[in-house]
Amino acid sequence: MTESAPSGSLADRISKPTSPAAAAPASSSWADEVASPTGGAKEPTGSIEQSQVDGAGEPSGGSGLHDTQYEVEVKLSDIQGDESSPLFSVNKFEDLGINEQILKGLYSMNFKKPSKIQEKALPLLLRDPPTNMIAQSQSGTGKTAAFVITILSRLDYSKPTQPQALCLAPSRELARQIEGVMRSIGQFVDGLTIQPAVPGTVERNAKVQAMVVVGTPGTVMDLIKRRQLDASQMKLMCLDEADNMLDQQGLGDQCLRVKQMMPKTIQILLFSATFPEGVMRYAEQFSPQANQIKLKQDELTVSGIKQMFMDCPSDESRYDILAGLYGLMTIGSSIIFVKTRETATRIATRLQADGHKVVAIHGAFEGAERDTILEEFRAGRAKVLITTNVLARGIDVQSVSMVINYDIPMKGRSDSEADPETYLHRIGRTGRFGRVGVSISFVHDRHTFQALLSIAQLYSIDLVKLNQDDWDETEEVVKRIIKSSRAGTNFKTS
Ligand SMILES: Nc1ncnc2c1ncn2[C@@H]1O[C@H](COP(=O)(O)OP(=O)(O)OP(=O)(O)O)[C@@H](O)[C@H]1O
Repeated sequence: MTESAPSGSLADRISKPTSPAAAAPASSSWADEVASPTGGAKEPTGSIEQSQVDGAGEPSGGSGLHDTQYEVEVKLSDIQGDESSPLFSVNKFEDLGINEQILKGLYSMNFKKPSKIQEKALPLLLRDPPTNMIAQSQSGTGKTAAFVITILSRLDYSKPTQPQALCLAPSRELARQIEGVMRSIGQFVDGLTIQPAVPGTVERNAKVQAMVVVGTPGTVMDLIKRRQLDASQMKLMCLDEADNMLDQQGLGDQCLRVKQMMPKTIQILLFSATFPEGVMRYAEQFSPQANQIKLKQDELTVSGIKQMFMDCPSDESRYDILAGLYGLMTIGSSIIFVKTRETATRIATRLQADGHKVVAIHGAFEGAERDTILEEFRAGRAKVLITTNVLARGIDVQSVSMVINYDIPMKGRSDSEADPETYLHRIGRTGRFGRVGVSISFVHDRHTFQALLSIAQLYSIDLVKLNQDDWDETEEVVKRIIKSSRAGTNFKTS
């Protein structure tokens, strides 16, 4: 990207708030400078915190299962009736060949109709002989239920202690969430046994004696190696967030080793909202002759998420702007993403000292502590969560109405380029299954601004510019969107 964007390109894609009152005033800002041909060429301040970056490894210790969530109800009949929506389907769950007991579970969760990915994938997934699948669908569109229904449909219920299906996820929180979804969808399935396999859940020397194992790759690999988990009769292996699982150095290697310990005939399912090209090639080797459901690059974002960016005058100003947004963040629930554990702790401590109620989760916390904090957040007792990439993927908390990228997601330790996949997954923590949400990405120098522009360009996103010089109007715009997202919703606490 050049410093001066040609007209008709990205600079144009970035739109001002729709309300005339909310239009950002002309000010000397990074966005203005980069977008304007006469813009200055200041060096970015480049505050790169290199240590303790989360999102790659496996957390350790503890256990816990979420069971409550403060929910937002939406009129799904309206949303699922829109043909262009990823939630639209022509079929009913009954038409997809799903067993009665599973259907009962789906209906008790208030799933009335399948989403597009469920409707498209399930007939292929349930067909005999079993065929591999690589499936892509936007964040929050119901991929979990698609593979959970498949797993529940393929089990031999006369062997309750024999591991038959394995589901792997990149974080303990996501693995435990999937386990929870499986227990809910499978609540009427007689004899179903599920065991989590994340650090702290399986005692040393104890055997895993359940039909379905849901875990993180390192723990599962260790359990198989130590012969605590018998993989000899596994029929199905599913990787959620598959691009992340196959791409990352550590996890990719672990997933491959786990696969090599499975029977050759195993059905392999790979699910994610993103499959960058390089990873897709590897995915095709990992899951050979797979049926594929793919999205085009410009179909990846969910229209319900209003994406904005805040033009911060300096690195240091970001904190004050964040603190200023606090009132908006507590209208629903919010997640603030930062790059490092240190930043998460520092901001949390500062916000708390300033009288704000926030919680933080990152890889330095013990597993059990992480479970407890996430549970506080799910239940709505804590409204603002500060975290790293460790929770960027998969976490489903329907009440999240705002996501803040305090740090723009960047690739690698050198922060040299934007990480568009992580951006999509992070903002996808809001706008779940037809709900509306807001994302605000903070830019504070040329480097971060250009990184965000490259993401906007890649996914054809119309980013709305917010300006801290016009604070009242900014608040007005964001509030209006969050409020309108709540207009058709009904918050309830369970
Ligand atoms: N058919 C359905 N009807 C109503 N709600 C559904 C249906 N399928 C899934 N949901 C709900 O939609 C939400 C998002 O589903 P899920 O977590 O599976 O999304 P996902 O596609 O895996 O997203 P991500 O890519 O972020 O992991 C969940 O709260 C789930 O309960």
